[in-house]
Formats: sequence, structure tokens, C-alpha cells
Amino acid sequence: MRKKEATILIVDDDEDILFSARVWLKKFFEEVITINSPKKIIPTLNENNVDVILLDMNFRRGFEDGKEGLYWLKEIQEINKNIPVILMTAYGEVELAVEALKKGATDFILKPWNNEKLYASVNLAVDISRKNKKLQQWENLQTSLTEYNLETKSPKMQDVMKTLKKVSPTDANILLLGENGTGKFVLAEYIHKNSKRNNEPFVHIDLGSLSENLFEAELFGYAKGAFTDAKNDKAGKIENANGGTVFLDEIGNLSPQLQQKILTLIQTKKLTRIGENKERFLDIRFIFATNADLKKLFNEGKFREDLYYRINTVEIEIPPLRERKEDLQNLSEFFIQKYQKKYAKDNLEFENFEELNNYHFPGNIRELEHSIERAIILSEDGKINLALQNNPISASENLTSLNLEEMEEKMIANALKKYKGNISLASEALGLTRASLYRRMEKFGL
Ligand SMILES: Nc1ncnc2c1ncn2[C@@H]1O[C@H](COP(=O)(O)OP(=O)(O)OP(=O)(O)O)[C@@H](O)[C@H]1O
Repeated sequence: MRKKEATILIVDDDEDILFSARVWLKKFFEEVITINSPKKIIPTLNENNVDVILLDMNFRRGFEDGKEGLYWLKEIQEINKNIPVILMTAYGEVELAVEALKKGATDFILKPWNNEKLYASVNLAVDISRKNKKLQQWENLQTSLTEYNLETKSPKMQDVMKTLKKVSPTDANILLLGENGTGKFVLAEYIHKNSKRNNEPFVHIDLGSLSENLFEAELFGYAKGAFTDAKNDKAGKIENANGGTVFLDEIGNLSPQLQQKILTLIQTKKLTRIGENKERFLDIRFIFATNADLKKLFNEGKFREDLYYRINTVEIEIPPLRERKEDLQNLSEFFIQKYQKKYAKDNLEFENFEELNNYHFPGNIRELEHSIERAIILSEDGKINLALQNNPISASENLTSLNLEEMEEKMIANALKKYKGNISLASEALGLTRASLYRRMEKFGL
């Protein structure tokens, strides 16, 4: 019988119980993790993609009222209400079972258990867990898509949307090119939502924010004992996206060794966890994004040409906001609505909308959104004044003499000076993520 791809966590202070439950369940499920103290539940859940928990009701000797089990059931539900919990007790008090079920436990098992019954209960809980996860993903996606405004009056952006509509339902690899803050993530989610995988996971992996050491373990997963900190088997982010879409962001930042790994993964659709020999087949659609000029990088020998041609089956260039000024009004109104609601303010009006038209928005939509949010927080008398001068370029500076790269460097240097090296404030003012700012500082040697 093929094992089910599922991770079961067993929590009991009796090592014999842990051992026998593990041996039995390992026959049916890919991963079984055991811990001997409920205090380890939260860290274990944080590190693993657990599908079902088998939880003992009584941990301290002499305390057999099941209160500890109920306490931990509540703690688990606070972290993740979608993980089914099966409670175990040697004392078959019906009242306790009913209370646990009322509080959201999925099932109740009496010790010593009947192996067949244990399997049936865990197996059903795995199916429930999968359904819960899918529902959650779908709900998250619905909520997130209403957070965006994809209507566009810009001819360049209309072309982008037309292409996206055509390619989204296919399984083609897509490469999204565009400056920071132009909406690459938003569009990647749109592609997933409009594909046949929309009930499956959408996993965003920011390659720029992972250190080289962590990269392989995070993405590819590992077997217990593969390295010092590998206390349990763990699936990586890519495996967790099986059936769905992986959005690999900032692909231009990959080291040559990691480029090779990603190339193999895309070519073979097979993955091997660190410390394991077994290959796992994956059914995944890939979307890639970068703000770097990949052609230039491969001409300079910094990006593998074969990888470039693998990932760009469809290549889509997202215009910067300064090249789609037709959308300024729409997007601004959308953000005003959003933040009026959030900060409980009403009927706000722009005092200086015209200034937006003359501004070059180096941080693109992210910068527009942040500027509007900030202005709404500070608004008085129903007026919004976008303090664009708050952005780290002063109006008096002559930018026209600089090329884009020089301008970027100057803005970053100014922002760092203005915010006295505070990365959070500088990145917010620039409309960049902290990781993107760090990368640019490294690039310009700042
Ligand atoms: N069409 C849109 N409607 C509403 N908000 C948008 C839209 N596009 C982008 N945004 C907002 O702009 C911000 C930046 O978008 P996103 O993260 O998709 O850009 P990005 O190109 O992936 O940026 P980076 O390259 O820096 O990661 C987000 O906060 C997002 O909410």
C-alpha cells in the first residue's frame, strides 16, 4: 500500500505509547513525529507542516481529569484551527470525551487502542485536514484578491492583463519582469487564481530573503539527522506546494549553485530532500519574477542561459507606475477607500492630486499606497495632502541629469541619511521591502 503524504504528530509522556503508535502509523503515513511533552507542541507546529495531532489527555501522573489535554487543545486551536486533534486517554470518561468534542476535537481514542480503529480515525482526520487546508487557501485567496484593483486604463497594462488571461489557465512557466512595487506578486496570485490549480496551494518564495545556508533546507526539506539541527523529517516549501503554484520571486539573485538546483527541479519536476535518497515527483506550476535584467546577467555570465530559457516560456514586462499614469486616479481612489475604512475616516479629498502626475514614483504602486496611507493617518479637515516631499528626494534636486541607476543610488543614500540608517523607516519611505533595500545597499556599496 502506498503511504499517504501526511505528517502525524503524537504527543504523549509515555515513551512506550509513542513507540508503538509511531511504528503502526508509519506503515500508512509518510511522516510520524513523536514528542514526549506538550510544551514541545508549539515549536513542532512552527517547524513542520503537521496534518493531524494525536494528543494525550493526561500528562502529569496523578492528574487524570483531562484538563491538561483540554488546555493544549485550546492552545493548538489558537495557532491553527484547521489541524484536526484526536484526543487519547486511558480513562474512558464519556463526559470528558463529549467536552473535548464540543471544544473542537475531531475524535476521541481510548487507550489501549485497537490498531485498526486508530488507523481509521487518523486516516479520516487526514482527509478532514486536507479539506480544511484547501478551504483556508481558497478563502485567503478570495480575501487577498479583493484587496487589489486590477482594472486598468493604461494601454500597456491592458496588454499585460490580456496576456495574463490567456496564459493563466495553462501550465506554462511565466516570468514576470518589473521594478520593485509594480505588482509582480499581486499578478502572480492572479495567475494562480485563474488557473485550474486555484484550489491548491500558492506558495511565495522570496529567493532574495533566504540566506544561502538556509536556502536548500527551507526549499527542499530534509531528513531527520541530515544536519545538527534536523531533529525531525521536514518537507520543504516546494513540496508543500505540490498540486499548486510556486512563485519564485527575485530569481535574479540566485548563486550559480542554486541556479543549478532550481534548473534541475524545473526540468525533472523531481525533488530530493537533504539527507534522503528518495526522489519525490511533484506536480507544480512555476511563476518567476525579478527586477533584474536577466539577459544582461547572462551576458555577464552571472545567470545561466539554460535556466533563463527554461523560465521564460512566457515573459511579461509590467510597466512602472510612471508609465501608466492613466491608472493613478483609479489606484489612488482604491487606496483612499481602503485606508479610510481602516482608519475610520470619511469623505476625504485630495488637496494636491495634480502633484501625483508630476511625480516619478520610484517605489511604484507600493509607494503610492504607503504615501496615501500615511496621508490618511495624518489628514485633517477632510483633506489629504500627499507629502511627496517626504520621499527622500527633494524637489530641488535635478534628477534629469541622472540615469535610472544613479537616481536609485542617490535616493537610497538620501533616505539612509535622512532616517539616520534606520532600515525600516528608509525602506518604507522608499516603498521597498527591507530585503530589497539591503540588496540595493549591497549593490551600491552603501
Ligand atoms: N493592482 C493593485 N491593486 C492594489 N494594490 C496593488 C496592486 N498592485 C500592487 N499593489 C500593492 O503594491 C504593493 C507592491 O505590490 P507587489 O508586492 O505585488 O509588487 P512587487 O512587484 O512584487 O514588488 P517587489 O519586487 O518589491 O517584491 C503591495 O502592497 C500591493 O498591495
